[in-house]
Order: sequence, then structure tokens, then C-alpha cells
Amino acid sequence: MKKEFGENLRVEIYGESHSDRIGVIVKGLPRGAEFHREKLADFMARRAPGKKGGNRIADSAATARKEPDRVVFLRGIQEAEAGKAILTGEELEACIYNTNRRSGDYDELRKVLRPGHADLGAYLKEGPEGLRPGGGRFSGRMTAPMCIAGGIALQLLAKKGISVHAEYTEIGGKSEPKEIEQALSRAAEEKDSLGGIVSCRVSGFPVGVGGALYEGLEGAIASSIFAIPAVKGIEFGSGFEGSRMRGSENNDPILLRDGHLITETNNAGGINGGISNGMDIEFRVAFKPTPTIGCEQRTVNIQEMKETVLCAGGRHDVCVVPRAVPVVEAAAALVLLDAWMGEGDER
Ligand SMILES: Cc1cc2nc3c(=O)[nH]c(=O)nc-3n(C[C@H](O)[C@H](O)[C@H](O)COP(=O)(O)O)c2cc1C
Ligand SMILES: C=C(O[C@@H]1CC(C(=O)O)=C[C@@H](OP(=O)(O)O)[C@H]1O)C(=O)O
Repeated sequence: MKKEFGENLRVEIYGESHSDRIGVIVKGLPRGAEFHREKLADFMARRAPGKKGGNRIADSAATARKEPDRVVFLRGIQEAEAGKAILTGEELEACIYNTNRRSGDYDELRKVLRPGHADLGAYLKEGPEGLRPGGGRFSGRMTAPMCIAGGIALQLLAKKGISVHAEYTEIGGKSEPKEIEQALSRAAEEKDSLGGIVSCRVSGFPVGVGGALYEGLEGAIASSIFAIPAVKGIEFGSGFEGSRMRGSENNDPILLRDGHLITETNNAGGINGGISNGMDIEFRVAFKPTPTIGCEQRTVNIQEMKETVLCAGGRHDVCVVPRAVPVVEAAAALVLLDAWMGEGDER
């Protein structure tokens, strides 16, 4: 099992939700490339926990834990003019201090496993030590350092004309904002939670990146996306719906336009044979409902080894999906930059 992600760009995330700080080390970033500190801060703010007062849906879904998520660079950059930073080519390390921990919320959870969270897996693997306050390394909080590395990768890709855009297209099975808002407030009142779908589109990615079998781009993207806690599915292009179509409907007709091969439709989601084909790369990510909920759930007290009922307290997202949108962009940007660097930058 890997602690680092990537082949050419290697990303390691450290810390825990309730440790002093969490951070990221990135090896292999191109020397001399620049990024904007302010743009990175804006990107971090899209994911950061705590109500922001700007968006009713995002606010009603978010945990009450407030963290400014200010990025502190420890090595790997030089400050330049106009809020820019230049990558020095050595390992980059950046961290965020955890300022709003409330570890007492997790006292009971050291002996009672939360259904749906990482507790069962962590306990079976590591015993009681695996049950860390705040969910330890399993927490959604660990996506903040992922967003530092991914936010920089997004800026580097943008300079090459590659854009990565995600949005939520469903929450609790609803797609209309009014219905989503109602579903979220009902779930919150009932001390329950919701899941949803984040759709992502990558435009401008070069053709010919990826390969057969284990070199496939879909597998690489899926591997990065599954590092995000609460992800339970990913589909590319027509995805599961495509399995219900005929070949004649699902195949994308190939056309010649100005000497370029393009496809009329994009059921393949921009990838054929694991290789990018120049069409937009399109995929959708399924997030499960937030596991920690206040309503009654059956579980086991592992100190007494007895079945019991848990009504979990603490501060939790009613739905992780709005805050996971930039995380999907970050995870996608990291794997795409990594894959592209592997093919040589100058195609
Ligand atoms: C941005 C984000 C925020 C999250 N917030 C919470 C939360 O407040 N409470 C919770 O129980 N789970 C939350 N999760 C999900 C859990 O971290 C996740 O379900 C858990 O670690 C188990 O991993 P698994 O669902 O991938 O099996 C969040 C996930 C993300 C990506
Ligand atoms: C802090 C964040 O989200 C946390 C993710 C999370 C979990 O179990 O995943 C549980 C909660 O942690 P705590 O109980 O410490 O408030 C969330 O607030 C964050 O995303 O930055």
C-alpha cells in the first residue's frame, strides 16, 4: 500500500485531523514554474470548513469546524513580485496549522465504532490505536493538503491551456437547487446526511497520453480520485448508462475536421484504450452520505464487546459534496500533470 502518489510528480500527505498541523511534500515539480499565492488561497477557501455566508446550499451542508486553512510554505518556493511564487525544483513542502480541534467530541468514539466511517477498517487493522480523534488520517480534513498540491498543479496546467472544472450535479438524488436545499435541511433536521455526484470536465488535454492495461489514464485518474474519503464510484463518459446502450448508440463516430481526428459524440469521455483522444475528459464521481450522523445506528462497543446503539455528536458536514468539488479538481489536476510529465512536456 502506497503512502505516496504519482510516478513523475510524487505527492505525500502527512499529519492528522487533530494533530498540530497537516501538510504535503511534492517531489518533481518543474523548476522555474510560477504560481499565484492569492489564486491558491482562493482555491483553498472553496474547500475550507465552516460556513462562509455566500452560498445557502454550501453553508447548510458544511461542518461547523472553522479553519482558515492558510498555507505556510516551508521549502521549495521563492517569493517573486506581484504575489507570485517560483518553484525552485527542490522538494516542495507546505503545511496548514489545525486551529479548531475539539478532540473531546471523539471520547466516546474510542470505544464505539461509527458505522460508515473508517473506524471499522482502522480498528480491524490497527486495533484501538487506529481510532484517532477526528478520524486521524482518514478525515476529509486531509484533502486540504491535497488541495495545496492540486491547486498548484491546476495553475501549471492552466498555463498549458488545460482547464479542469468540477461541479456538483446531484445531492441526495436531486439536481434542482431548490430541491437540494430542501433535502439538505430535512436531512439536517432528522440528524441524517446526504451524498451526491460531482461531475468533472478536463478541456485542452493533449492527445496520446496514457496506454494499454496498467498504463491507462482512466485507471490513473480513478486511483487519484479514490484517495478522496467518501468516494465510492467513478464513471467515464457514458459510464454505467453506456452499458445499457447498443454499440451503435454508444460508439462515438470519428470525423475529420481541418485535418484533425475528432469524435461526433463523447461517450468515451475523452479516453480510448486508456489514451487521451483530444476530446474533453469527462467523469463523474459518486460520494456517499456523510457517515457520522446524530440519528440512532446499530454498532458495537469494542471495550465491552457488546452490540449497542450510537447517536454520534460533534461537528460534521450534512453532505460533503459541495466542499469536495475543488478536491475532485485537485485530485484530477495532480494525476493529469503527472501523466503528462511522463509523456514528455513538449508534444
Ligand atoms: C471534504 C470532506 C469532508 C468530510 N466531512 C466529513 C464529516 O464531517 N463527517 C464524517 O463523518 N465524514 C466526513 N467525510 C467523509 C469521511 O472522511 C469518510 O467517509 C471516512 O474517512 C471513511 O472513508 P470512506 O468513506 O472512503 O470509506 C468527509 C469527506 C470529505 C472529502
Ligand atoms: C475539518 C474538516 O472536516 C472534518 C472532516 C471529518 C471527517 O470525519 O472526515 C469530520 C469533521 O472533523 P471534526 O470533528 O474535527 O470537526 C469535519 O469537520 C475539513 O474538511 O477541513
